[in-house]
Amino acid sequence: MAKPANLPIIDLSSSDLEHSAKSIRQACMEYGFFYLVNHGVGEELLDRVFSESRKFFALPLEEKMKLARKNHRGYTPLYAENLNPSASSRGDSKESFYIGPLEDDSVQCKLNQWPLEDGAASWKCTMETYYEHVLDAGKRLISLIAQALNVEQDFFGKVGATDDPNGFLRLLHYPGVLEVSDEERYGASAHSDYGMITLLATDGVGGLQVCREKSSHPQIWEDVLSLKGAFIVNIGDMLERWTNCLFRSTLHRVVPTGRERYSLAFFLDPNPDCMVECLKSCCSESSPPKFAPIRSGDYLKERLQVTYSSQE
Ligand SMILES: O=C(O)CCC(=O)C(=O)O
Ligand SMILES: [Fe+2]
Repeated sequence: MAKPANLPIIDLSSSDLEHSAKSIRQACMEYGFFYLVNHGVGEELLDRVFSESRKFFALPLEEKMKLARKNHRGYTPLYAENLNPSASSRGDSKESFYIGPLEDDSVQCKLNQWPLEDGAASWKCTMETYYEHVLDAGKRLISLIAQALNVEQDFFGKVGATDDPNGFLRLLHYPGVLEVSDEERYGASAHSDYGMITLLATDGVGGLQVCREKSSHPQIWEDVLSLKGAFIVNIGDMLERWTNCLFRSTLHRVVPTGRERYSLAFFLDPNPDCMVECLKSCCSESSPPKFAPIRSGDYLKERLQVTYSSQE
């Protein structure tokens, strides 16, 4: 067991916005990870999402493969994804299911894939309800993050990041017993997230670890304990880039604990057409912009291609 990470707790419902913004700034500079409480997503809804997620992953593989990942939506089987391709050619021991922006489900373009068996209507409805709730919490958090960066609260709306954002809900299942006996295999190998922020809910089973200093040798990993009712939030690479590395996109991984584990990751990423350009409030003469402006969609496409290059 690693030492537990002492992550800060941010209260999304606090009326003292100035205090919250200050705490977020500190949390994002020091850890890139924090707990988010009073976020408005009900426990009962979360329980239902976990229960529906379990039902889906319990289906036979051939049923799940009918919804195999297309357009970054649908099912990815065990060992198909490698988040750290430079370190190992082995895939991670997790299976997952991606749900993309719900507007895509309009008559013109139906990109999301949904199960078709009995109970599918309530499954879809539960996932859509959760998607909307977690997106709402994420958008409220983004306004606070803007305040923490000394820009207007609606900055990320104005630059086109959070109007029609690229939000992806990912249901994750880590089996307790590995089919392939291999000590080096991770549930999720070491990675940082690619986008803006991630809001993670877990079923309480441990395994998530963070490494605060990417370049330290040897790397020091700390356990992220679950905090009942709280989301675990982390900063992604695009926000690190936006803030000229003032905010950290922290390396994390999931180690096998011998126990089965379910989690729900919501990746809140900017609209693909949004330009990500180092914020003036994060640059100075002694700290000039480290990155050229980039279209969010182009950046993400490049990163995802590397992760999934062995299959497509
Ligand atoms: O399941 C978890 O706890 C973390 C998942 C994760 O880091 C990811 O999907 O990017
Ligand atoms: Fe991650």
